[in-house]
Amino acid sequence: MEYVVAAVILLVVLIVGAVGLVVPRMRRRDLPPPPSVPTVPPVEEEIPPLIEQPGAPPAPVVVEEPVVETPPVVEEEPVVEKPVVEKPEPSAGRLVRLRARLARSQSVLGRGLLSVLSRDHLEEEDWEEIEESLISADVGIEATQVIVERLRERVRILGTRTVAEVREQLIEELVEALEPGLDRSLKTASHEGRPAVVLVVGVNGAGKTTTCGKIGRVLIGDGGTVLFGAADTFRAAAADQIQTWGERVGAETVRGPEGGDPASVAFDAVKRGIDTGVDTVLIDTAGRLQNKVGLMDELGKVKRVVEKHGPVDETLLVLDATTGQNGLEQARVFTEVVDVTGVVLTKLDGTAKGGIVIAVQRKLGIPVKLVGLGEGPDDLAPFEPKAFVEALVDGDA
Ligand SMILES: Nc1nc2c(ncn2[C@@H]2O[C@H](COP(=O)(O)OP(=O)(O)OP(=O)(O)O)[C@@H](O)[C@H]2O)c(=O)[nH]1
Repeated sequence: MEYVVAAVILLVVLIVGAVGLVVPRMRRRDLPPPPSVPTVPPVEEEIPPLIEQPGAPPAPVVVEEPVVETPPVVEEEPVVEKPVVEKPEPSAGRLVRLRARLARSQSVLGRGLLSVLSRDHLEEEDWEEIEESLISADVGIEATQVIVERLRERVRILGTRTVAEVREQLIEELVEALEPGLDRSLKTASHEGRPAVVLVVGVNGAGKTTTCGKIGRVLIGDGGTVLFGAADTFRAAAADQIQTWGERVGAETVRGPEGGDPASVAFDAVKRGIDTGVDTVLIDTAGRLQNKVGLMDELGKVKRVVEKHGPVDETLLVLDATTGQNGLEQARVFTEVVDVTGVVLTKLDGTAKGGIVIAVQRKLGIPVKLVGLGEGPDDLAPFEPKAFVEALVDGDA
């Protein structure tokens, strides 16, 4: 019996041992193959030949990776705002461009006169009507009589007239009354090492300071350089005003303390103009003067002091066209005090009395050199008699 038990145990041990050997082998056969480790083929570097051989296989295309450049860090500069300097338009042809501004005078002097003159028969009352039109347009009695007399003579001699002929005759007579031969050029060119000096005078409110600024723009627009002298020290705002005009066109302004000596400002302005080499020094003076003696004292002193640097080249009298014949009386005082070389007639856009140009020249014996036709910075035009009269007679045609 003991032998039987021993034999059974031995048999069991043998069976377990045999099973232990066979099962792992079978399991190994069921498993998926282990992942293969990729093998990197050796890289054969192809170096393209520098010079391609004819018939040789094409060199492999080498695609270059784009080089991404990182932008350099730029440090931002603080933005300093520079004032915008304007370049005014040249003055040539301005009167023609601004002709529509004469609309109020056009209806009286242009359309009014032409309609009477082109009637079939001109009777005495027609001529009276023509006279009235001219006088109400501020041409002045004397000039009106001359113009009417000459027109009557022409009509008498020529007899029949067409509207075109009448228009032509009217234009010729009005131009003649404006003395087209007068020298209207502005003396603003510099001399050897010294700028031209222009004094701007006139009663306050005539548009003196504004005109001074506008003249500066005319000169700069025509290619010159300018310096302003703010010698109207009575009104602080006048100096600010002229300085603003200057800043807009990049021109310097010399100014003094409020209520200071105008002559000293004028002197300093010319000196500064000599030092900086500008072409023209424009001096705005005060008009707020109570009587002729005061005016004479002040303007006389300004002129004397400025002339220590050299003679004044141009003295422009600014007149408000809307003040008509009254303005003319005030203007006369200035002509007695200083040697006025030219008239600037302002605000012609605001009056129906464009004929004042004729009266001013006749009464003062001084040429109108510039006319103001609006409040805009470039609404100042060199005066041309023919273009002016044509604008009046033909309107905005
Ligand atoms: N419509 C019109 N207005 C003008 C013209 N010229 C000047 N003015 C206006 O007239 C006003 C007076 O001008 P200013 O230049 O201040 O006069 P001013 O003579 O210098 O006066 P004071 O400095 O007080 O002596 C302003 O409002 C101008 O804009 C012009 O041709 N036409």
